[in-house]
Parts: sequence; structure tokens; C-alpha cells
Amino acid sequence: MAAVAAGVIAELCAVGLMALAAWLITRASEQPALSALSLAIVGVRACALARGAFRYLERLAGHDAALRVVARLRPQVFRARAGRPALRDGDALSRLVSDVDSVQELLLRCLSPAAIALVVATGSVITCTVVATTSGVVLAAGLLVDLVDGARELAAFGALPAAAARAEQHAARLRRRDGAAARSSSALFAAGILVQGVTAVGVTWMALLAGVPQTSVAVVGFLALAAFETALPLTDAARRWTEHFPALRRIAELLAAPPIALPKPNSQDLALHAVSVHYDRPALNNVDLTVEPGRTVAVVGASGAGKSTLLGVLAGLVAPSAGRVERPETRAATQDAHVFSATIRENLLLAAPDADQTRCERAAAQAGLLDWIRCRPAGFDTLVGEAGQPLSGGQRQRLLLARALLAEPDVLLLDEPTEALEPELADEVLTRVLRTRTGRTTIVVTHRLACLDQFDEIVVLDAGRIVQRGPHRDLAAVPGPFRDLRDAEALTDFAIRAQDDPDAAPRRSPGEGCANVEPAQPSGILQQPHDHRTCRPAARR
Ligand SMILES: Nc1ncnc2c1ncn2[C@@H]1O[C@H](COP(=O)(O)OP(=O)(O)OP(=O)(O)O)[C@@H](O)[C@H]1O
Repeated sequence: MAAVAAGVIAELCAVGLMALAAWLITRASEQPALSALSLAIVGVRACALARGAFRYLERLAGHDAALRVVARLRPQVFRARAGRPALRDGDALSRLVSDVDSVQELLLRCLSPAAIALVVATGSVITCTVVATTSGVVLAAGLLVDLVDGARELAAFGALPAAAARAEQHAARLRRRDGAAARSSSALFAAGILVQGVTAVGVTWMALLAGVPQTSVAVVGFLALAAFETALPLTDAARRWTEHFPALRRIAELLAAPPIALPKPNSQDLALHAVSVHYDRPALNNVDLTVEPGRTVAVVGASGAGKSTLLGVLAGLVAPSAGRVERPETRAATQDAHVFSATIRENLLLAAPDADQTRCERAAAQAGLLDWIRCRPAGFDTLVGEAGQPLSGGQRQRLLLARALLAEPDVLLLDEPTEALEPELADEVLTRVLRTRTGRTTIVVTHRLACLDQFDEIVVLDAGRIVQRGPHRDLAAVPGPFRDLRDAEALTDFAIRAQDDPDAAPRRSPGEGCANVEPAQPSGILQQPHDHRTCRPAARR
């Protein structure tokens, strides 16, 4: 509202500037006393200065309002989206992000200019009508013709998506249509300018016929020209509207949609009974699993064994093809979650809008990100995402983990939460998440087999079936799938270290758990070792 008001004043100043200048020139030709012109001279200067100041205020207030709307909308959309299976679809998620950005475009580039143009056009018509009624009528008619032009523009651009869809199969036709659309766009713009000129001439002529003083004739003529300056950009606003409106519709549909029908909490335990999931082939096969409240479970297995699918079923994101699921309230953090172009705090608060600084710091500390955040000059107000500070894979992952932890869910489901971290840091973060969990059920899908001695139970999946389960000490004591996986990991680990440093000995021999892992270096940054206690780059090891 403030932006529209500032915009209207800026445009009225622009129109007033033209009108006053016209009056001044015409009146000056009559060679009156200078005192008769002084007020108009001051008016011209005031209008010129005020126009710039109010344009600046309009931009400021407009962007402020749009960013506020977007900041309120994003968590709403995020929550409406959370829990829906499509959240796991990267395309759907990025479209969701750009949809919210489109709302910003609609507010700033379509609605605000349209509201300003409407008020300024009405004001100009009224002024012209006061000077000479017929001039006002001509100006109103001219502006209407221009708006109809805009509407045709709208129709032309509105037809583009349909044309583009058809042209996907006929690329040549698309090029021809694109060319035609560009030509029609230019023609419409030229027509707008023609209407502007014809209307200005018509308004001036009508004022002459009405016999009003010469100075007033000049005023209404220039006023008519200036009035179009706010109306002409509406063709561009119309083009943007047709581009961005579908995004607004998608968001409205999403917010209006009833919440996803997640099965109601029907148990304190998290339990799967004979659950199978078939995509084009089986991903889970007759799985039984019961996790009591407060327990910690690690799900391991080779790639494609069905770990993420199992987690998806537990979270309610994947519907089982057969079997029964019992679940208390659950919240899942998956690696598909998005880091928004916003501050670290705003990214965290998506999960818990009411969380205070202490909770944010606690979650960041648990995720191993607090030291890094404190080393940023702006701390939690550091801008991240596309428009902000680039994040390494590990920083991004820890931010997403902190967001999930901030929600303080009863059941935390994590799919490879430390996948992008250096092994030592991964172990450090996982250890902290488990040690600070205060009774929360925690289920973690992981490829990394260190630290598993900290879990109450390990579930080993192979080809969609649970092939082994039990505490670490039991599984580590007998030959079987878990030992096979662990030996394979130790060998890979050794091979990588040997490649990096031929003299290096394996840091962890098969059978050692997290407690035996070398004390974690507080590196925090993947690409460049960093000492967070001093916020300075650390010497490379
Ligand atoms: N949305 C899907 N559509 C079709 N097949 C899928 C889908 N998701 C998973 N699958 C298939 O189901 C099987 C299990 O996949 P899942 O992602 O659960 O395995 P995973 O153990 O988590 O693997 P990774 O460790 O590589 O992430 C795989 O064969 C996979 O190709």
C-alpha cells in the first residue's frame, strides 16, 4: 500500500512536472512579469525532486513489502509441501522455490504498476475534464484503447504456453510462433505509442475547440502525453503476469489443498508389519520392524538394498504395496530438503517458526555447524543459498540436519545425514546427534559403518529384506552380512588412504567402533581445513 502510494505520488509528480513545464513555456511566451512565473518555477523544481525521492521510496517500500509477503509465504508453502511425496522430487521442489519467487515478481512488476497506472490515469482524466470536458473524454478513450491493447498483449502472451506445448513436438513451428509472438509484441508496443500520440493531439485539439486559454491547452496536451507514461509499461506487466500467474495458481492450489492424509498416529511404537513396496520391481519385501520409543536404529546395506524406501515408509512418504504401518508423530529430514536463498536463521526457522536464539544455537551445535556460523561476520543472519554465501556439501547437509533437529520431533528419521562430510566430522556429528537426543527415537540410514556401536540396534537390509539385526556387539561377533559390509568398508577406507599417502596405516581396523576413531578435528569446512576456535584457516594436515 505504501509502495503504491509512493508510486502514485512519484507518477503524479512526473505528470505534474510535464503539465507545469508546458504551462511555464506557454505562459513565458506571453512575457508576463517574472513574479507571475515564480510559483510555477518552484513547482517544476519541487516536482522534479519529489519524483526522484518518491520513486526511491516506492522501490524501497515495494521490495520491503514483497519480501515480507514472500518470507511469510515460504514457510507456509514449505509446511504445506512437507510430508508430501513430491518433496523428494528435485524438479518439483525447485519449481516450488521459483513459484514463490514468481509471487514476488507479480507483486513488484505487475500488481504495483497496474495500481499506480490506474490511479494516475484516473487523476489525469479528471484534471483534463476540469479544463475541457471533451479533452477529458478523448484522454479517457485513448487510455482505454491502450488498455485494450494491453489486454490483447495479454491474450497474445497467454497463448504462448499452449503454443509452446504443441511446438514441443514441432520445434520448427515453435520457432515460427516465437517469431510471430515477438513481432506481435513489437507491433502492440508500437500501437501503444501511436495511440499515445493520437490521443495527445486529440486532447489538444478538443481543448482548442473548447476555447480554453492557450496555457491550459498546452497543459492538457502534455498531461495527456505524461499520463500514458504510466500506462505504457502495462504491456510489459501483462507479459510478466502471464509468465508468473501459473506459479501463483500452483501455490494457491497447494495452500488450499487439504493436508496430506498421513495415517493417524496409532501407536507409541514405530512398527512395520509384513510391509512390501513394489515400484517397477520389489524394493521392500515382507519387512517386519518394531522400534520402541527412544530407541536408536541404524539401517545399513548395499546401494539399492531398500534403505531409503524403508525410511520413506516409516515417514509416511512411501505407501506400502502390502502390509501395515503403525507410527507415532514423525518428522523426516531427507537429503532432498532445500536450502533457501535466505539467512541461516530463516532457513532454520522454517522447521520451528517460534524457536528462539538458544534453540537455534543448540540445533546448530548438535549438527556441528555452530562454530562455522559464529565465524561468519553476520552469524545467523548470514545469507546463504543462491543469492548468498555458497555452502559446501557438508555445510548444506549440516544446515538441513540442524533444521530437522530444531523441530524437536518425537521420531527423527535421517537419510544419510552426514554423507557429504569428512569421515571424522561425520562421526563427530552423528555422535553428537545421538548423545543429545533426550529420549527421541532416532533412525538413521547410513553407508558409514563407524559409530554404529552407539546405536541400540542395527538393521541390515539386502535386496529389500532384513537379513540381519541386533546390537553392534552381536553382529560384529559373528560372520554374516554386517561383517561383510564392514570389512568391505574398511578395505575401501584403507585403499583410499593408501592412495593419498602410501605410508599411511589404516586408522580403524575391522571391529573398531566410533570410540576408537581418531579424535575429530574441528575442521567444519570441507574444501579448506578451518580452525573454528580461531576462525582462521588451519594448517593442512
Ligand atoms: N521412486 C522410485 N521408483 C522406482 N524405483 C525406485 C524408486 N525409488 C527407489 N527405487 C528402487 O528401489 C530399490 C531400492 O531403492 P532405495 O533408494 O530404497 O535403496 P537404498 O538402499 O536407499 O540405496 P542407496 O544406498 O543407493 O540410496 C532400488 O532398486 C531403486 O532403484
